[in-house]
Amino acid sequence: MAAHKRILLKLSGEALMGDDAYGINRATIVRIVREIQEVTQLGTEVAVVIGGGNIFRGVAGGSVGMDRATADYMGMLATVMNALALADTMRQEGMTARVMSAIGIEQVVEPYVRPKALQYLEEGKVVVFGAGTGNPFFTTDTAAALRGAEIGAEIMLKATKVDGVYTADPKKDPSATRYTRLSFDEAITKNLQVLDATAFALCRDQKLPIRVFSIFKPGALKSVVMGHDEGTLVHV
Ligand SMILES: Nc1ncnc2c1ncn2[C@@H]1O[C@H](COP(=O)(O)OP(=O)(O)OP(=O)(O)O)[C@@H](O)[C@H]1O
Ligand SMILES: O=c1ccn([C@@H]2O[C@H](COP(=O)(O)O)[C@@H](O)[C@H]2O)c(=O)[nH]1
Repeated sequence: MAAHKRILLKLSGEALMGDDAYGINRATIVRIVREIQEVTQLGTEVAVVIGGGNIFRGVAGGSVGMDRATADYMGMLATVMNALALADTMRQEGMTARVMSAIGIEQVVEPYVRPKALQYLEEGKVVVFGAGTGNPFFTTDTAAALRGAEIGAEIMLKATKVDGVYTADPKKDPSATRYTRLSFDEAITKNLQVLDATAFALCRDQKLPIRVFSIFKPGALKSVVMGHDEGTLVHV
């Protein structure tokens, strides 16, 4: 029995690489899609915001002298590529998905229109939001907070490369310890960078809880949707 009627799933772009150095690993994306399918079979409505770190990050372009806004638009286009790959894999697995883009590229995907997204969700279709917020200088974590609030998701699930929120980045500090739960204020004050501060602040203001968990742990997504105490809960 699912604990949540509607969720916003933020999927790490980098997680799609699997063991590859770049891009989309076929076996990995199929595994992730099957996990999402299991959740839809519980009756939960699923919207996805996909990152782009497996292809391009604006900050990388900025660091080699590119105009940052231009680099960010490239990053947003990278997320559209991931969204298309995800929706196509869903189609191959027998699911119905719709991609909506925050930037206008109508020959490729339909634009984000909130009532249409709500209609798709009510029809049981998975909605994949591409192009982040549509604005440079933001991230797909903030897009996930924004879309999650807009569609009335009960929770934002951040499926990422680590299994929760730690006292410091566990990839840099092996002595860091994992929180089971913590408040938004604590996450912001301690500058915990598992999500950016804008995303934390928006979720706090909209009272949208976030659960951070590992996308690499098989069955973790279903466990979270069933209300089990997986990863870290960030709450008001
Ligand atoms: N306090 C912390 N607790 C947990 N992870 C942290 C913390 N501080 C930094 N991190 C890092 O944040 C990363 C997750 O965020 P990141 O924005 O890099 O990825 P993502 O949004 O999941 O993916 P992508 O940007 O590829 O779509 C983790 O891999 C982890 O190394
Ligand atoms: O609202 C947004 C969302 C994303 N970007 C750019 O895209 C890349 C990839 O997104 P990640 O969140 O890092 O996975 C990001 O680095 C930005 O360059 C954006 O500009 N606006």
